Amino acid sequence: MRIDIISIFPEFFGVLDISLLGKARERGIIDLGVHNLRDFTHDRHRTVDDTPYGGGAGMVMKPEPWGEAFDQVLQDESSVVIFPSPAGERFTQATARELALEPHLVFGCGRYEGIDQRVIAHTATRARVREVSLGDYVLNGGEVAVMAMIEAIGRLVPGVVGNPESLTEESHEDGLLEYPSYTKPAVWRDLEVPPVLLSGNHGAIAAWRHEQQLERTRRVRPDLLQP
Ligand SMILES: Nc1ccccc1-c1cnco1
Repeated sequence: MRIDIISIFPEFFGVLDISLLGKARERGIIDLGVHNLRDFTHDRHRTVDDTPYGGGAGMVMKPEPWGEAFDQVLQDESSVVIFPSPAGERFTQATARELALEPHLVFGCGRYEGIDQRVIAHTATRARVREVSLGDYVLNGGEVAVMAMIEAIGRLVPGVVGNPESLTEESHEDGLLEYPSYTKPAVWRDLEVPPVLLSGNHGAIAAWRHEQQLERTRRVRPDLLQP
């Protein structure tokens, strides 16, 4: 998989050189390119935004630099371009699973006031475009959202996580929240590990864990149980 990121804060993504994703890049499983949108401007001030037509507060990102950035990054029609946006479809584990199967993802990091809408429209003529929201809250830009999405997607790319088994028993993988986990010592500050987990009875343990998933989901995220 190749991932390209276009942002006015490319230094934001230095952290992708370490941890799981860093290793995946070293092993050639994921190839990452980070591009500074200002490198696609031609004025002395490297201007990327301007006042909104129709008035209103804040600034809107100009279309020209984005058009030139995508000219460079989009090689063919196989890419998916993801624009993080508070007005986007909700990013879920299902979204992450879908995108983990794609050969080329391009993330366009806009600022809150947004990117000139013609950029989204024009990009859709030469790639699949998805505007995606992490949740109903306001960020100053798309960079933090892209970091979270790349982590959620990257760990699902075959070969990135050592033990694929560990990907199956997680929150949201089966539509339920995950069961509580415990490790040694068996008693800590007078708090005991649930005895069933020490019983060695794998059937009883599996049943207890599923019941814990249902109870936790009912309590914390009843919306996940709606048909
Ligand atoms: N608020 C934002 C501003 C700019 C780019 C993305 C977002 C966003 C994404 N998910 C929630 O918010």
